[in-house]
Amino acid sequence: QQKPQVMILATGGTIAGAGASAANSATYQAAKVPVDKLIAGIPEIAKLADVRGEQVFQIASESFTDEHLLTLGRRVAALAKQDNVDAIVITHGTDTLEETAFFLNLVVPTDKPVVLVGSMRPGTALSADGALNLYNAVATASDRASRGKGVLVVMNDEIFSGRDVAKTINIRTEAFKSPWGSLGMVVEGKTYWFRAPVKRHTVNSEFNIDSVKSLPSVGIAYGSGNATDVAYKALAANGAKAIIHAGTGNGSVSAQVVPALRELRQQGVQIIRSARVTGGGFVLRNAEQPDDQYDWVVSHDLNPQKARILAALALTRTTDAREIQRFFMEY
Ligand SMILES: NC(=O)C[C@H](N)C(=O)O
Repeated sequence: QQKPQVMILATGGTIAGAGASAANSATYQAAKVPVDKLIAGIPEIAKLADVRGEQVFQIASESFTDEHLLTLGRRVAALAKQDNVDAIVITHGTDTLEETAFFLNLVVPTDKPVVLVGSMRPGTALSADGALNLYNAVATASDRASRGKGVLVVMNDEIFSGRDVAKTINIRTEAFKSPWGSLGMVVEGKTYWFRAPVKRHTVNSEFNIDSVKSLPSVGIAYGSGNATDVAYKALAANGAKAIIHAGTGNGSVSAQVVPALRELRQQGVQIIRSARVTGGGFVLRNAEQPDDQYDWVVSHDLNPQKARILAALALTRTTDAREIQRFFMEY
């Protein structure tokens, strides 16, 4: 029986990192090791799939820009159209992995598995997690049951939806969580599924990378005690078409900030209330603030950085806040 043909697109991150000694699990340089060397270090992968590597970028993921997202999205979409590619694995830094995963989940119209993977320790460290994570990602990508579930993230033996997974701690190998749980597990090269996403994605998405030429500027400003409106005004003055309010609690907005946000909305800037809570927000429309009256949007359960991705894509289609709200409820 023919093995699945899996393309591994490498973008850098700690999974391609290298430290000075085996004791350096947290002090190292990301984005050092080329993809062919990563693959060569895991000969067991050849039993799962015929893999080919391609170095798309070699960067730490905190340096990802919208241009990187568009370039990667176009490459993934082009590969997904090829008959000789059954699935795509993307190695990625963990810092913004959740943003890239959500972006691809929205813009790549394919049923084929697309799986993102990273690591918390560089490959040079004792108990490095990258090799097993990459092996598990190829196993998940090779599984026919992974088709049609949207873009997936495999970390620490768990399979997550790229839509709602997030990095929740910056030091443990158990770093990624979704407020709604993982979709399944991957153990010894075999997947075990428990649930599937119900939100719109990939083939059912209204967004398509082929029609996204560029992304508008969307800024994020953080809510806290003693808040001021300085950051919001500065973002708008620098061309932000939408501002994600990483709000306290249920996306609440301090009384000192509300007037500026109302004013910015009147000038055409979209105001999107999200939540800075780390366990996963759940921002309700018209709770805490009268969104209908102010013509604001809520990000619902999407964290601020995921809300930035969806807001930017939404703005390529509409400037109507109600239509943007529909996107936030459906995706
Ligand atoms: N663990 C990691 O991958 C962190 C690294 N700073 C990155 O995102 O590229």
